[in-house]
Amino acid sequence: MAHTYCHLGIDMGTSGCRGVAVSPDGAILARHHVALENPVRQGPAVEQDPVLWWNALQQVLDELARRLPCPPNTLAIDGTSATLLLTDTEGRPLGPAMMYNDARARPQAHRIAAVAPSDSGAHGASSSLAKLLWWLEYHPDQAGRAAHALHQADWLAGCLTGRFGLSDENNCLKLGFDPVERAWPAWLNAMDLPTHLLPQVSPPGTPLAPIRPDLARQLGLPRDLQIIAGTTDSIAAFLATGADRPGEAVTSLGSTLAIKLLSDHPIFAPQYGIYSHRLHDRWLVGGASNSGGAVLRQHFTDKEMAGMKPQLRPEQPTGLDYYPLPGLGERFPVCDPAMAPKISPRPEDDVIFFQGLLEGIATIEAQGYALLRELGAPALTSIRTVGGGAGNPAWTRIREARCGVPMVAARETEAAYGAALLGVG
Ligand SMILES: Nc1ncnc2c1ncn2[C@@H]1O[C@H](COP(=O)(O)OP(=O)(O)O)[C@@H](O)[C@H]1O
Ligand SMILES: O=C(CO)[C@H](O)[C@H](O)COP(=O)(O)O
Repeated sequence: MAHTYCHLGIDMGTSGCRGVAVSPDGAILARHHVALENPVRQGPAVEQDPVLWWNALQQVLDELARRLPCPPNTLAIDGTSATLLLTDTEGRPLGPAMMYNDARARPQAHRIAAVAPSDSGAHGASSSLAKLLWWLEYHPDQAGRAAHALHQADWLAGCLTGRFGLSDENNCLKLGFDPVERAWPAWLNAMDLPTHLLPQVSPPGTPLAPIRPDLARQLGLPRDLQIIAGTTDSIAAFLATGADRPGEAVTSLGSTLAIKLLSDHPIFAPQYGIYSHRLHDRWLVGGASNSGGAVLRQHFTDKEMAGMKPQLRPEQPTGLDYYPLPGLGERFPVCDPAMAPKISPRPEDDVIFFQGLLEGIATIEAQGYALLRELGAPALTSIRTVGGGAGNPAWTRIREARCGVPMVAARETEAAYGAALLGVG
């Protein structure tokens, strides 16, 4: 069927930038992917040059524009949650971005814990608020030039519109935004924070501004293309799956393991790394573990994993009681920045070791859902899965046995698709 317009969604992920064009009835019209260099890790610091994101985004848009059968009228971006950068008034970065898993801000997390109420999403060393406080403390010479504290998705939307300092309710949760009151809370004043750095916040999908005319020309996009408020990566992935009833959940099995359960009320329990994102008038309750595919890649290549998949024996548990983590520190369902991985003893057989790791990650997922239920979340009815781990059927069976609910096929699994749906309304 011919369409008169479409919607663009961009997912700026950990390992690449994906773009999707979607028709008003949800059909995928075009997609493109550009890989990103890995972030630079030095001890607890994990940084990336935001110019890499901007270049990748332009490449994706340039390619999509060539392939579109009809003009796009909205564009939404999702980005990794709690990846933060500081810019000047013109949106120029004041250094590299601090990535979602940068772990330098532990002392700042203690300062937040002393002031923030337990229902804030800003708890923990990985929150964007902890990173902002860390940055201000370690860059006193630059603090005077800082005009905006922005997440990955906020900054990229600003590059497209030329208007910086705008964000959405989901990205700002971990910067301290109160999604219940829909306002920056008064307790932030006690954090000795220049509050002018905080973005102006809108619900995901709100029109922000049209694309810059020069960029529209350069990229072959319409001048009236509206850039709309985006969201975080795992919320965009949730939207993509089609889950839409309380009790339905989505597990993201990418580099990390994130779980989200649709609920009619929010739950916050920072002692377990549990928080809730507002999505219109409902809530996505859950948390993000540091466990996930990144640990698997420390031991095996994707090719090796693909080769071992048929040899996995989900019905014969290994008995290995692992807690796989890529390094020190866990966020959810145990919130302990010093927690050590447990992946020994390592059996001689690689397939058994691989299965032990998959079982360990599945146990973390099951513990996460059980904890949500204990804290008053709706009973879990089904799980949809997104991310690289979704393509391993033996792992799906292991997870189904541990979580005790059916694993349901997702409508789509790409976060970029979910971001595009924000424009469909
Ligand atoms: N056969 C497999 N079984 C389980 N996990 C896999 C397999 N192949 C790849 N993965 C995992 O998928 C992850 C990549 O998924 P992806 O959704 O692209 O991650 P992200 O966008 O978060 O970087 C890798 O960390 C890898 O360990
Ligand atoms: O490890 C991640 C990188 O972004 C997770 O996807 C993220 O922490 C989940 O966050 P949110 O619930 O805010 O989307």
